[in-house]
Amino acid sequence: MTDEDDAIQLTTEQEDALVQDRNVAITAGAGTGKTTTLTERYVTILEANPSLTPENIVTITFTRKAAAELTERVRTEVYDRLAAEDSPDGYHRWRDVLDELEDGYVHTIHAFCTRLLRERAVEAPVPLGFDVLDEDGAATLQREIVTEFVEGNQSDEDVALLAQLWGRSQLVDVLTGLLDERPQSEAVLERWRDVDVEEYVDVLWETVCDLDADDARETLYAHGVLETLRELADRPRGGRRSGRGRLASLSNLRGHRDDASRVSLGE
Ligand SMILES: Nc1ncnc2c1ncn2[C@@H]1O[C@H](COP(=O)(O)OP(=O)(O)OP(=O)(O)O)[C@@H](O)[C@H]1O
Repeated sequence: MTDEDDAIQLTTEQEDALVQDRNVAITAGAGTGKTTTLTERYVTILEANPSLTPENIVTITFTRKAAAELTERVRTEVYDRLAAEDSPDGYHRWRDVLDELEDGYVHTIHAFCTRLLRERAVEAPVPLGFDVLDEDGAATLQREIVTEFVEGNQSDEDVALLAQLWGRSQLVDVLTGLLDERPQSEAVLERWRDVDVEEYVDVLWETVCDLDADDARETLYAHGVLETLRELADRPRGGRRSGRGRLASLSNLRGHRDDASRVSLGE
């Protein structure tokens, strides 16, 4: 079998993705040829632009494994071109590409940013000996920061209220979780910031509350839970109500919650 027999015949869609004059997004299932297409696109760019080298092409992947795989596939393609090349100029061109491939910018986003900051160490606004946090290190640091915040703000009314409600350690867990999922947390905050209690409760009925809706509604209206919620929500913006008062309201709510669960159990 010859190399030519081995060569992959790209599909029409893959060929379309090699177009050079615009950006292309390829969306396809696992194992359907995305890396193959990206490899071809990479080599086609080099082929069409003799002045470019691998250091002029930035390729970002999600994982280090994907970056290594792509570099290897490009290397194989370049070897094939080198082997098929008759002209000395062409041979030197692909030889140079091969030599520079190791210095190419095929990286994960973390590795790319790290390299950029190191290569621009003088201009970069980071200490020279900086390091990149791995996931575990980042999680530990986030928790430390949240713990420090909670401890440093124990006298804040909101912090005191939540710590009393959940316990300090669970509050740290919750805040760390929110910080970790920041875009979603901010979206939730945005969604609920100015919503009144009735709307919030309605959504709970529909999406969260597992209780029998009629029983729960009866509990809500009969036992003054709504009033308590309203009271909590209506705290004045400037002169805030004392933490103790709000805690008292929440304790009321807890009592009502117990009533509600009794209702749902038919007691
Ligand atoms: N047009 C084609 N004809 C024949 N085989 C192909 C073609 N395109 C890709 N392949 C082969 O299909 C297999 C999967 O291709 P590739 O690794 O590029 O897929 P992928 O979409 O990147 O996969 P993954 O989602 O796992 O990253 C490889 O063995 C590749 O050689």
